[in-house]
Amino acid sequence: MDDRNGERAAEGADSSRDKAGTGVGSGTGAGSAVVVGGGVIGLTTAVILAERGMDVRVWSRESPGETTSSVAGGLCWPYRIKPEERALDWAVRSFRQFSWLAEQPPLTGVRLVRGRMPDGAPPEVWTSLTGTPPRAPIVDMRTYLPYLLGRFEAAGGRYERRAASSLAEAAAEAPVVVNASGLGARELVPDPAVRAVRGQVVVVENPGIEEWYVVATGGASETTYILPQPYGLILGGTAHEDAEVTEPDPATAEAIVRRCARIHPALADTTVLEHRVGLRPFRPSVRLETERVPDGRGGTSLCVHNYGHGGAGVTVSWGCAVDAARLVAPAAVDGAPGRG
Ligand SMILES: Cc1cc2nc3c(=O)[nH]c(=O)nc-3n(C[C@H](O)[C@H](O)[C@H](O)COP(=O)(O)OP(=O)(O)OC[C@H]3O[C@@H](n4cnc5c(N)ncnc54)[C@H](O)[C@@H]3O)c2cc1C
Repeated sequence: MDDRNGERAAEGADSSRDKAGTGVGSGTGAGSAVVVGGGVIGLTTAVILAERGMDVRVWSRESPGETTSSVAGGLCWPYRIKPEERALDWAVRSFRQFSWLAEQPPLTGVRLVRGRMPDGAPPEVWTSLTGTPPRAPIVDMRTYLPYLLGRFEAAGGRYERRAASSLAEAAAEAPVVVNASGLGARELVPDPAVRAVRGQVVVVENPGIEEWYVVATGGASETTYILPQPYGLILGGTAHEDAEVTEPDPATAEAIVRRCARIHPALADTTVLEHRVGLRPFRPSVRLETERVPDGRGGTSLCVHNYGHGGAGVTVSWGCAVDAARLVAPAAVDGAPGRG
C-alpha cells in the first residue's frame, strides 16, 4: 500500500498528528484507544484511528473468521439497516472507499460488479453512483477482513483475542474506547434494543454467472440473491428475527437453492461447497454516539458506540468509521481537506 492509503481511508482524516491539540494522535497517553470488536465495523474504525497515529488495540472475543462479518455476502447495498437516510449517506461515503479498494482486488477482495435488482428502484443518489445497470462493490470477506487487519497492524495497531466483560474494563486501559461489539453489545452495554436477525446462505460452484442478482424485499424473511465471489457463488438468503441457531438448516438450504435456480436454472445441479449462518446485529437505529464510562480510577473514558448495523454493516462501514473517528477527535477530522 502506498502513502495515499491512510489519507484516503479516513476520507481526508488528518495524518499530521494532533494538529488540533486534542491529544489524539500522540501515540501515547491520551492518544490511545481500545476498540472492542474485530468485525468489519471494529476493524475499519481501528484502521482509521491507527492511521491517524493513535496507539490502538482491538479486543475481539472471536477470530475474524468467526465473526458475523465473515459470513456477509459482501454486496454493498443498504439493506435491513436504520435509519434509512443516514444509512444511505454512510453507504454513499463507503462506496467511494470501496471503489478505490476495487482497484486492487487480489489484495483487498473488493470488486465492482454489475448486477440486477428486478423489483423496485433504489434511491436516486445510489443509482447516480452505481449506474444503470448498477455496478456495486462486492467484497470477499475472507480476503477483506485479513486485509483490514494487515493494514491496521501495519499502522502500528495491535489485535488481541480478548473478551471484555464490561466497557469499564476497556476504559480502565485507555482514555478512548470504541464499542464495535455488534450483537455482543446486548450484554456488553447492555442494550436490549439489539436483536439477532439470523441469515443463512449456501456457497456453490459457479456455473459461469458473472452478475449479481438481488430481490430486495426489505422486510421479508426469505429473499433471493446470487452473489459471485472468486471462490464460488453465494446464494441467499433468509432473515429471521430473534432466531439464534447458528447451525445451518438443510431444508432452508434446499429452498434457497430452489429459489435461485428459478433465476438461473443451472444452479439446480451445481455442487454445494459450504453452508453459512450468521446473526445480523439489528437495532431500530444504528448507535453512533458518545458516552462517558468509568475508568475505575475515579475518572471516566470517552466511549464511542458504533454498533447495530443489521444487514448492511459492510455497506456502511467506512462512513460509520469516519463518523466514529470524528467523535473521538472532532477537530482532527473535520479540519482536514477532502472529506466526502
Ligand atoms: C447471511 C448474511 C449476509 C449478509 N450480507 C451482507 C451484505 O451482503 N452486505 C452487507 O453490508 N452486510 C451484510 N450482512 C450484514 C453484516 O454481516 C453485518 O452488518 C456486519 O458484519 C456487522 O459487523 P460488526 O463488526 O458490527 O459485527 P461482527 O462482525 O459480529 O463483529 C463483532 C465483534 O465484536 C466482538 N465482540 C462482541 N462482544 C465482545 C466482547 N464482550 N468482548 C470482545 N469482543 C466482543 C466479536 O468477537 C466480533 O469480533 C450479512 C449478514 C448475514 C448474517
